[in-house]
Amino acid sequence: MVFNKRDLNKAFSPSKMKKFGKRRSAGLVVKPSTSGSTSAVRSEAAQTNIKVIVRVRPHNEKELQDNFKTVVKIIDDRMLVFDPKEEENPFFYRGVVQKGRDLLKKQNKELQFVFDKVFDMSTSNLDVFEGSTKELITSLLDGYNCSVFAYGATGAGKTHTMLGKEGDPGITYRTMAELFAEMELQKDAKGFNLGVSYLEIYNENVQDLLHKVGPLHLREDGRAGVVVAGLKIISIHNADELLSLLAKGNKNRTQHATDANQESSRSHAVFQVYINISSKIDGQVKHVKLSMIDLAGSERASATGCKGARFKEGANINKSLLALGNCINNLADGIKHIPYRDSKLTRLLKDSLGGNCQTVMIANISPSSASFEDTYNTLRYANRAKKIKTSVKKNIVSCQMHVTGYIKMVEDQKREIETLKQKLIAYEKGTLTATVEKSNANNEEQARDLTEFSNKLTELYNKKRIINEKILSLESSDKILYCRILYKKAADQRLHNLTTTVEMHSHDEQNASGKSRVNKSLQYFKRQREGIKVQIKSMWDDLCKIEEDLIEVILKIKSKNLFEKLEDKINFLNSEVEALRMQQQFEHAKKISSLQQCEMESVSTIVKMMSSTLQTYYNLMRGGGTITEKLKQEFKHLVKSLEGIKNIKWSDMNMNKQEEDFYSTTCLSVQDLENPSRTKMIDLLEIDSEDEELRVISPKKQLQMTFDCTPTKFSSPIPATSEVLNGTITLAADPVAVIEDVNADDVPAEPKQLNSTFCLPETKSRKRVLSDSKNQVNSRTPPKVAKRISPKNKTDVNGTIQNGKENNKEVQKTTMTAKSIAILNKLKADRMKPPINPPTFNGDISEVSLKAVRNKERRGLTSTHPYQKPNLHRGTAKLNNAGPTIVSSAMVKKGKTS
Ligand SMILES: Nc1ncnc2c1ncn2[C@@H]1O[C@H](COP(=O)(O)OP(=O)(O)OP(=O)(O)O)[C@@H](O)[C@H]1O
Repeated sequence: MVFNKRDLNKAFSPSKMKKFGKRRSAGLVVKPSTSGSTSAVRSEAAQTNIKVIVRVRPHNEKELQDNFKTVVKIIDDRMLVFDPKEEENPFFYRGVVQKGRDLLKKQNKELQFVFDKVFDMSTSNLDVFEGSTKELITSLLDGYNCSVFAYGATGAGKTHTMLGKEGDPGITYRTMAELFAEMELQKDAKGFNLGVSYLEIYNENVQDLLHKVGPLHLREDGRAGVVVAGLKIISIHNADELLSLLAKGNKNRTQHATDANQESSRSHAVFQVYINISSKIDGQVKHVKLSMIDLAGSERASATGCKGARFKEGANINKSLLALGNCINNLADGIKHIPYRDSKLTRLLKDSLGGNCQTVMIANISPSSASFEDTYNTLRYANRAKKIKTSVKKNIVSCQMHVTGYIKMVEDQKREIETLKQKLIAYEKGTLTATVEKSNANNEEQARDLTEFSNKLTELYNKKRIINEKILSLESSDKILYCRILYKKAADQRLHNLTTTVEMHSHDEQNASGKSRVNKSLQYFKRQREGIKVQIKSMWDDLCKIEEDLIEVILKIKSKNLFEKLEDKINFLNSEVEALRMQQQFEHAKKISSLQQCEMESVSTIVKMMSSTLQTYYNLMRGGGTITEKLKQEFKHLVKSLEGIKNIKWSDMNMNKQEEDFYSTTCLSVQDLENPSRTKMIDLLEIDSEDEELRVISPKKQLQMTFDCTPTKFSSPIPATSEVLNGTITLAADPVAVIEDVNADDVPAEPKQLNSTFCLPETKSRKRVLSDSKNQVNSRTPPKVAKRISPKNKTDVNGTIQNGKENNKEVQKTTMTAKSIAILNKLKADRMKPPINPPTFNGDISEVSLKAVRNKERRGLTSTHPYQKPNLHRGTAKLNNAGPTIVSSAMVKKGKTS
């Protein structure tokens, strides 16, 4: 059956298009298309129109020679006008321009066509590739089948477009080159397996162009669709291999020269690419197919000039093209029945046209008026084809299709998951173990550090405590020796005073021997003191070294952020050292007190004996009549003094310089032990062998230093405030007055100097204790009730009564008795006893304790006043009160006697 042009025109007649126009869009969701066509979407598969591209080839030589007109006018890249109107030359008749057209001339069709793309004559194959098939690569690798076929009359440029020529490859090669490039980019995520086949349909026979084996048969496969049985699929790996394959296939392709084309393709060539895509991420497998078809040209028998076999070829070509036209018409019109089986070409292109495929149709046309009819038909054909919709979906292989593959994939994934799990567990274990180990190591290291630092602290503080104890013990011995020197010198002074005015040879000798003994004792004491101070210096160096080590350890502790954990321990150890110092201080005070007691008793006995002797001498002189009036007056004055002149010293009175010196040189330097420094110790231990007893080391300051036991770094059980210092003890006697009376040789001692000076505790109702010589001689407690002296009417040293207002300017200070001090020290000692918990250093508690002691004294519950003791003698009152007392320098002011 031979199809002629009329048949083709009938197949693409516009009337048919109208007839089925309404059925097209039935059941579809239609939306506007940018190409002037429409697209519809279904849930399971997207519908898309065939993409129609028109390429106009340039005029060939023949067309140029014959000066054929151009019947195609390109408006833009999407629109062209077929057979456009020409500029009409004015038609003149007898010199007059005639209206209307030239009736002798055929009227122009001026048909406007809009396509997805229009390429003009100057377009290269590369441009066509980029505007047509390049975008198919993405869809293809996404799993969509794709088809490209070139349609057109013979010699219109189909083969040129699809295969190209040497140096200017067609879109087949370019598409494949792009495909390989894209596969290379995606090879990390996907695996590709690619094969190609190349066949031709010649005279309704399917031939394998790559493997000449004879005609092949088409088979319908429910799963794969139409397949060519026996078609050889060749695997290629790059576009260059493709070129050689195409060259080989084209050699085998049936080509004959016709009047229209010297190398006219007499068959439909179908180049197909099969790609298996397997995702390396989810294991998904896709089978896709790209078909690139170079159709044989529709031809007019007259134009080709073919006869015989060529004519038969033409007839078959037209038959298949007619079948293709019919399929396209039906597809475009939405008719359900598509006559694919009318030709092998349509059977083979079934997928590409109406199936699951993205299709591009390239309509090649000649611009020449010589191919007017062919171009017109091709344009109408293309215009119809652009209305065809295809339903595209991804060609993902189902489980049923490749169960074994999936099983293998599942097995592989299981193994991989298991491996990963093992790795994860190992990693987590390793990490956790590492973390735990690290944490344990840190804890262990910290615990080790803590233990090490704790032990070191204990060791250093033990050493510090021992050295403190030794130093304080040595210092105590030194102070006692110093006191004994003072008393020896006082005895020497007394002896000197007694013998200077008495002429008695035997006494001189005795005096001389007494002086000698005193000097020997003094020398002995001094040597002992020097030995002690050498020992103290040595100890002091050790203490400084320990203190430096302690500072270093504490800095290390702080650098390792362990100070908070060891702070309690450090406080406790410090409090232990502090307690030891206070204990030592207390012991020392007791020793000093005992020494003073002995001295007072000795002086008391001397005074008693002197009184008796004086009375005897007075009576003898009086009886013998040798007594002078002056002596009488002196004796009377002395008696009067003993009877009536009282020395009272208030506790808030200032201490004189000698008193201060005594206190400062008989008390322990505990403060120096807190912050030992070599220079300080050298200063303090500097011995003036000649007049060391006169050495004054800033008395008030020294007192503060001596009795301010407040550690610099830690709180003290008794805060070193003025209140606490007020509660400390004062030596109420003035022994230095005896020693330091440098003018005693020349000036007789004033009676008031001989009288006792008492130190009384401060109370609201101050008690004035009288120094009654009679009572003192009888060793009795003064029978008289002390006369109240208002603070407002206190007397000064001259016996004048001071105005209370003036006294108000002086800060009232509290002086405690020795008993109070003992209680206080006991309280402190008791507080320091519990070693389990570090002592709570609360100044308020100490203050409460002090107040309690004071109140007790005020209520008379304590009878600790030194002058209430029965064995105290009035005449020795000065030394009687030289017991261990702690005094605040701030509160001790210049002594005021009355
Ligand atoms: N765009 C173009 N640019 C330059 N030359 C072209 C172009 N298109 C076609 N030609 C030339 O026109 C001639 C015919 O082209 P081609 O063989 O591709 O036509 P065809 O459509 O394949 O014909 P047939 O159907 O008979 O095989 C060839 O010599 C080709 O080089």
